[in-house]
Amino acid sequence: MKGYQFTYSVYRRPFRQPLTTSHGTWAIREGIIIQLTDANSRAELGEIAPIPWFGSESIDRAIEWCQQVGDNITKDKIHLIPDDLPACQFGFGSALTALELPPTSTLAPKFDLSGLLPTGAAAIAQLPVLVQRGYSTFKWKIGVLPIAQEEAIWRQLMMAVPIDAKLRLDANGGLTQTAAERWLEICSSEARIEFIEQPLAPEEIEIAIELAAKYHTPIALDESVATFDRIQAAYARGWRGIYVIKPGIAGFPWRLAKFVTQHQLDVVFSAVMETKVGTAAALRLASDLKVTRSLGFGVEDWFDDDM
Ligand SMILES: O=C(O)CCC(=O)c1ccccc1C(=O)O
Ligand SMILES: [Mg+2]
Repeated sequence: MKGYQFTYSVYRRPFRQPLTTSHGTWAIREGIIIQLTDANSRAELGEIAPIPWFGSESIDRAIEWCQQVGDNITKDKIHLIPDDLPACQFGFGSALTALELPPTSTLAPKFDLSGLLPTGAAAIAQLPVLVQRGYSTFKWKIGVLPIAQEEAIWRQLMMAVPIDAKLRLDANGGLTQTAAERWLEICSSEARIEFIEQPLAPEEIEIAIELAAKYHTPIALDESVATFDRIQAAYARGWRGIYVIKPGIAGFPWRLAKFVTQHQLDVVFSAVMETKVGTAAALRLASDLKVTRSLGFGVEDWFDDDM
């Protein structure tokens, strides 16, 4: 069986402003757009957009994988992409899924998006801009500046968050347990805080479970559940709170969909800062899974271009 014709192209896309998290600063998104073409000349795209500091493969390993594929790939070979290449599993998997479905209708379903605010005090000026554009859920990074400074900015931000809107606080694993408890405490009187995301280090799931039981403010795990094996492990360890899922690095879309449905996980979908190609595949999955929480794909003004 000849399978599908395969081509790929590597892209480099600078952020308008680098994305700062407690992991550090990220200036350029590098990824791969792949194309699979079937025997009827139908072509579908897929995107490989790794985040190695989240537990996916590196861009170099993804490029190596694409190089060794050659000009053709079978469905079987796609299903055999190893678990240590989760962004490749998603890219090839979503292109394959698209080829197996009837050609997509052009009417795009309407999604409720969460707008990603710039890190630090710059969020204060950007929040009203996003409110103006119709956003009613926002995400702001914490665990980057000293806590007293962040708390002061947070209080200013809360003055600009509309009463019926929501704010997500994403620590990217950068808080000590003391700081995490401080944030959970100060947020507990604030109904507009949707959740605190990944307060502690990725492996500290048992502590996250304890904190979730102790505080009113919900906790979401992100780095702890970044790849499919970690989602399974967190579930097995007893995590029943919110799962932030970045489909772009969560492996084969069909396997993810099955697990989320089977265990009725409470999920938030989240961007890996991919282009329109990966975004479209992630949103298709969100729509199939009937995800109700705002999708963390409100990131369009993080780039100058319109990819
Ligand atoms: O989830 C969102 O709302 C936006 C995406 C986002 O925050 C993000 C983007 C790239 C890498 C890490 C993260 C993160 O959630 O930690
Ligand atoms: Mg996060």
